[in-house]
Amino acid sequence: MYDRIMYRNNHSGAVLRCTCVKPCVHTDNCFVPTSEIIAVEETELNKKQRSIGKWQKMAKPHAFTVYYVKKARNHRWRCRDVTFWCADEILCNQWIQALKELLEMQTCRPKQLLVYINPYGGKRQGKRIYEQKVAPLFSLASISTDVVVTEHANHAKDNLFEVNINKYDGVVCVGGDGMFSEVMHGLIGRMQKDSGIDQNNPKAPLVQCNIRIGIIPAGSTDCVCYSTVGISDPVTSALHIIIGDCQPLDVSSVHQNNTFLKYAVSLLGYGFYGDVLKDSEKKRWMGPMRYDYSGFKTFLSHHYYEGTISFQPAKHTLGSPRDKDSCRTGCYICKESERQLAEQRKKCGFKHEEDEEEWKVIKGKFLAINVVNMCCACPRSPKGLSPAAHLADGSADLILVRKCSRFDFLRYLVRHTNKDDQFDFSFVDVYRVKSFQFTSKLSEDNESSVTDIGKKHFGQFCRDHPACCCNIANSTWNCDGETLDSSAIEVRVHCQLMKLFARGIEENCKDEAAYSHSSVEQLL
Ligand SMILES: Nc1ncnc2c1ncn2[C@@H]1O[C@H](COP(=O)(O)OP(=O)(O)OP(=O)(O)O)[C@@H](O)[C@H]1O
Ligand SMILES: CCCCCCCCCCCCC/C=C/[C@@H](O)[C@H](CO)NC(C)=O
Ligand SMILES: [Ca+2]
Repeated sequence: MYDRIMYRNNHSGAVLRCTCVKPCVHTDNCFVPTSEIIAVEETELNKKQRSIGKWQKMAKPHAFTVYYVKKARNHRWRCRDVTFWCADEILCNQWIQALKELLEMQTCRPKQLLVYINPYGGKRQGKRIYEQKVAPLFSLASISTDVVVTEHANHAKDNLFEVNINKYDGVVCVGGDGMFSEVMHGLIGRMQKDSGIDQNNPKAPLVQCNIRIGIIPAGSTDCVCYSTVGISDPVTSALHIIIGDCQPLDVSSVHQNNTFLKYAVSLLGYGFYGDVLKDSEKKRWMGPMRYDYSGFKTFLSHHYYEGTISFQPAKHTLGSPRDKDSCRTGCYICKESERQLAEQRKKCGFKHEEDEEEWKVIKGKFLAINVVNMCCACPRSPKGLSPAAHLADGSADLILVRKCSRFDFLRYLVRHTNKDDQFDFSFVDVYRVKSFQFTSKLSEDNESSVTDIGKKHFGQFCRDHPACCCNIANSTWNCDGETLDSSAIEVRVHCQLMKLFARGIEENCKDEAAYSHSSVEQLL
């Protein structure tokens, strides 16, 4: 170590630099931004360590170990360590002290977390994943935790209304999209309750939730984690939490007749994805495979649904769903929406601004109606259902898949999994929207002629087309992986209503990985 370790400030913050003449633990030359140091610890040297190499010559060598984030391929992060040796105890302690002070200055890092583990999500590995992969990292980073292993559905949500929430710097959920949704409902609901906001009012300006949520993926799809981190990997997510990343997120509220139903951050899907979810819920015992089984079954059934869609286009946002560029870390489109949001708050505070913007109306027969607040990427669909959707631009992409042949629908589905344009079909339309309403034909008919006795039994079969695939029953909404049985809903996107311990998907991950494998230098 001696003179070979130094830190300096550059444009990307303070940097720890080790330039050992002989290779230190991993590299010849490495730079670690302090924002990516996980912990610094004094190292107890054992006899064996003392008797190797040049340290033999030292009467009593001293050492400290720096644990840092190592970025690998495909957005995967790992914790690595490097040990610095020194003959001078005072110098060694000064280094430890200086580095610890630098870490203290990282005020965005959480110190106290509330953790909810769903032991039944995905392959039922939540508890093991947390205990073996995540808890040791939290403890290394000196993060204190209160851990709740849930005993039933809604345990986490209900608990969040009771706990002393101000005690925590963040809430972590270990599970899948459903578990995340539960924690999000708890936090947003608690925030509105504490601020006296009535969630049942669809026009109420909701209060932003500043307590960040961290997602440790242990579910079946893990779409929210994948779309905000770029990978579904518990260690990577734990490291994003430790270093205190922050990613704002749009949230849609779903209402029916002035009654609050749900919030959604990823997919709100009617028709195909609703039917897949409804069927898959009966097959939970199959684990993540249930989606493949139910997906195939639903594909074969080829049901379409009639209804009326109305929406307000999102004119405020700079992007379009057909853009070639995707939302990435530091996205300028999301930043612009953040700026507009701040300006609007300055102008009208938290009061609701009357929105006179036009509504567009579309009636038709649809195989799928998908409203996505984010790209909805997941391991099954690496680009997601709307690759150019933004995490925090205050809009959602409305994707309408009209009635088409089975073969065409299969072509559309296959494009979820490859690089081809999913919207380049005559039967698929996509709009960027800020609010949206849907009423199924069946509920329109029921409402317009509730007294028509003949129609009361209309739900039994389709008289006009006995052999067709038109489903005269309603579909179900798939709301972030939770079923929602409502045939008439209104949806509003709330720009950046909540925050995650994430940073969005990083650009040029491959280049970075290639660079980090360079023998000349490692950027960590
Ligand atoms: N202890 C529990 N027992 C039963 N259900 C629970 C428990 N804890 C949470 N849940 C519920 O389990 C549901 C599904 O959990 P989770 O999202 O973690 O897994 P998944 O459905 O397999 O994954 P994904 O949502 O990614 O497809 C959630 O809606 C949550 O409310
Ligand atoms: C024959 C080819 C079929 C390809 C099918 C691709 C399937 C891609 C699945 C993408 C789903 C992404 C949306 C995420 C939704 C989640 O909210 C939800 C709960 O985890 N998951 C599902 C599957 O509904
Ligand atoms: Ca969005």
